[in-house]
Amino acid sequence: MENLLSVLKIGGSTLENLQPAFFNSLRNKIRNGEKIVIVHGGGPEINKKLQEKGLPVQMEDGIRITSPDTLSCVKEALKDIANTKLVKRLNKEGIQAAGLCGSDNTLIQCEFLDEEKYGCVGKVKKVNTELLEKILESGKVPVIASLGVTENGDEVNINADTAAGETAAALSAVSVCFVTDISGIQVEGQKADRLTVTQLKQCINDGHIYGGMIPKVEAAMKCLNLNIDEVLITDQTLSGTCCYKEVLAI
Ligand SMILES: Nc1ncnc2c1ncn2[C@@H]1O[C@H](COP(=O)(O)OP(=O)(O)O)[C@@H](O)[C@H]1O
Ligand SMILES: CC(=O)N[C@@H](CCC(=O)OP(=O)(O)O)C(=O)O
Repeated sequence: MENLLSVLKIGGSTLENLQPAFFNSLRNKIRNGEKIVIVHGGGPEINKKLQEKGLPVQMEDGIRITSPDTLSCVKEALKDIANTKLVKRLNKEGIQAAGLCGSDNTLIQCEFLDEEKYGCVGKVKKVNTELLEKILESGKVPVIASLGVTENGDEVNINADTAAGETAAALSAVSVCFVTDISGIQVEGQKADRLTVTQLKQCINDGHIYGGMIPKVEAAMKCLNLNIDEVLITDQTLSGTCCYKEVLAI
């Protein structure tokens, strides 16, 4: 049977503002036999928690520098708040969802990305696809908070775009879609409908793509290199920028 499995990443920028039409699209996809795994972020919620506790917000190319105190805020914001709210909303919208945290049940196994530079931030080594497949088989949508765990049992923070890309790669998804607060990738003030990997690299190099868009595009390029056909960076209309691998003329 054809593997109609998609990974959908929902950014923290968008979680608080999810529209009925978006859930309608999701319901239609599921009705048409598509299996969906959701990975979500929660950057603004984390920043709010840090502010409440008087801790600094430190980002480097879209990756949070994560001290142990910061990690406690990340856990509260992603696991206890964002994941719980999203699962409730999906269920209310008639989509059966199962809330998961990447650091539980060794769902997302990591090593430290660069402990000296980023602190408690994970680089994904393996995703426990068996657990996700069991949940999918039961007809539910797994909804994953982007944390991970190291071999020694240390919890780590993972950028949610990276976690989504790695999850899509591990599940051999046919498509991955990054849902964010902007209509697509902007180049010189205009939304690009389609961009090749070469153009994406160029846009990062010349500064057209910066901040939180960098991990999305890097995850997108990794997925394309692993032959995931469809990578979309979009707002809730799901009609944003399609990223693709140029086909070499023979
Ligand atoms: N070229 C670009 N096109 C569109 N957005 C960009 C670009 N470069 C940087 N960005 C920024 O990336 C943001 C989306 O990333 P982020 O705030 O991390 O969202 P999310 O929480 O959805 O992951 C946009 O709102 C925009 O400010
Ligand atoms: C290591 C790292 O950067 N982790 C991210 C996890 C949340 C996230 O990615 O949220 P968005 O999708 O809203 O950006 C962070 O701490 O912000």
